Amino acid sequence: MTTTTAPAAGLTTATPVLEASGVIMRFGGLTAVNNVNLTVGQGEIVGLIGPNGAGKTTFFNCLTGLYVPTEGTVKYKGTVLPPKPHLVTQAGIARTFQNIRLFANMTVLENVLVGRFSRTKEGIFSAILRGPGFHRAEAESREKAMELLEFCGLANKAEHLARNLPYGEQRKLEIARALASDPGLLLLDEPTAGMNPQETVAAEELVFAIRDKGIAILVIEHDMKFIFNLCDRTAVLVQGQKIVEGDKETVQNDERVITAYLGAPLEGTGTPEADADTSTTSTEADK
Ligand SMILES: Nc1ncnc2c1ncn2[C@@H]1O[C@H](COP(=O)(O)OP(=O)(O)OP(=O)(O)O)[C@@H](O)[C@H]1O
Repeated sequence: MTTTTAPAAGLTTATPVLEASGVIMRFGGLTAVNNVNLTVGQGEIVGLIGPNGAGKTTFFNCLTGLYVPTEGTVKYKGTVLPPKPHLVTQAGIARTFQNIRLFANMTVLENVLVGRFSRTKEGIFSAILRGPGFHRAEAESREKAMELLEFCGLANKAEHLARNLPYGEQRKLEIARALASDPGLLLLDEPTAGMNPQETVAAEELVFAIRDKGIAILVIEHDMKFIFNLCDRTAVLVQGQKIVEGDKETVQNDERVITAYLGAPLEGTGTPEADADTSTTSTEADK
């Protein structure tokens, strides 16, 4: 993978926020991600769906520097990203995880402050000496963190321990912490897993509000209702390959998607999928 970090010339508003090109991730003999191209534009919410083991989380890990792709490049706003998680965060990409990763014994506010760390200029010496610069930066970080908790509906829980929050609020806290790094792109890995229907609707509203702040979003989710309510565009991964990408109708009506999820296309069962037009669209696999 290329690791150049020099800013790209000619950055325009049409430059995608995220541009993954030819991303391949092999684990020994297994190709978990196979030549995937994906872009996310400014102001877009893009969905990434696929059956279990399709390679969705592995692809996220390639985008965020947790894995170094075997082949391919990942650009953020026209600049190739270095494959190191902290540098990817600094560049402007934040993420949440499928399995919640909070600091369970820290307060809600402290969890968000940790997320703010990549944006504070004060270094280790300033922190040890606790000079005026440190106190100013700390006050600013706390103010920003409280704003984010307010935005995510958690301000009244700021002093609670993270581990004492109900599950749905822990997921919201992960999002607040990710937002603390001031991202231009937020990657959400199964944000509604384990949520009840009311929490899922609240999560949907939160994602729209994040997009309205000008943050682009790429979201993995198994809940199709959530994905199709939310996303401008959805890509489908099957066995590491992107088989189709498009709007709700394009994806829902694609025979290969139905086959991938159900094992075989159904006809006349009364399900929306079964009764849908099964015209095909161009795919990565076709290219
Ligand atoms: N570190 C690893 N080493 C070896 N194989 C891996 C590794 N990470 C993932 N895999 C394999 O890569 C494939 C894709 O896994 P991945 O977790 O990305 O799928 P997924 O689409 O996110 O699945 P799910 O929806 O169940 O979370 C699986 O076969 C998995 O076992």
